Amino acid sequence: MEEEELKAVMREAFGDSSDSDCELGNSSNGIEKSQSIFGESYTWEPITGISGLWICRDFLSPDQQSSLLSAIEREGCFADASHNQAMRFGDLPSWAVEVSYYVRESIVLSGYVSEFIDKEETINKVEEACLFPPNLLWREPLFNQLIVNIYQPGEGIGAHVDLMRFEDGIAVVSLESSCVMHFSRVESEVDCFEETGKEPKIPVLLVPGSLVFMHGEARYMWKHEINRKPGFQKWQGEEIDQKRRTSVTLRKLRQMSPSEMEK
Ligand SMILES: O=C(O)CCC(=O)C(=O)O
Ligand SMILES: [Fe+2]
Repeated sequence: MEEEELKAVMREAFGDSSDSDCELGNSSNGIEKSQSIFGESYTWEPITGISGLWICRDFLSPDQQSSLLSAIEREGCFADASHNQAMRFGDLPSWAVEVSYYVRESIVLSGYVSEFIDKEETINKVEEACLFPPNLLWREPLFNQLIVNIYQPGEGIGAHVDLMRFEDGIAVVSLESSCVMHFSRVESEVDCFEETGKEPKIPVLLVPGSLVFMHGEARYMWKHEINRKPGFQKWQGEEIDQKRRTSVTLRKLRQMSPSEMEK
């Protein structure tokens, strides 16, 4: 698809870039809207060995990261240091709506969406890497649940698969400190009888401003964890210098039937 056509698709989906009243997009907050919608380029990379796991390391510029942190601080949920997690369901704050726009925009502009691929050689290339399913990307709303986690140095999150009450397609924005997130396959019964032992965990470096997107196998068949205890945060042989880390996780709640809700 040509760039002009893409822009038209984006305009149809998001409206004109000047229509939005999202706080993060105000120039007083350091982000020019004209720059944010069509001026950016994003680099999405698939993580080798984990189908459906993608990272965009240049998702937010340093200025955008500061604006996002300020918007989170303005929410006031973390004034008390004992609060390190804030959740929101349903209508997301305007800054989170804007982040959702960026997520969609960055994926659409990457060209890694099956609808937008017309050349055979590109199809082969992205099929190997597992492309973004368009049904996830164009659902409305893209996300309606938000968690902000604040981790002090040494704090992390244990290995888990996100709850089934959330749909497929989960995005995590990293801010402040870099960290290594490890992925390990969900153990199946077959694994218990395997003699080869456990597969090594796959490390992924999350730099500030990066965005991780997981769907399919990465979301359902792999656990993710962040262990920030001494010795576990090594990247290329060097221990990462830990600071406070903030992450923003965006998900969509699954519609549940009345019988499921009773469980
Ligand atoms: O903090 C992160 O980067 C990940 C958070 C997470 O996995 C979750 O909230 O389910
Ligand atoms: Fe998670």
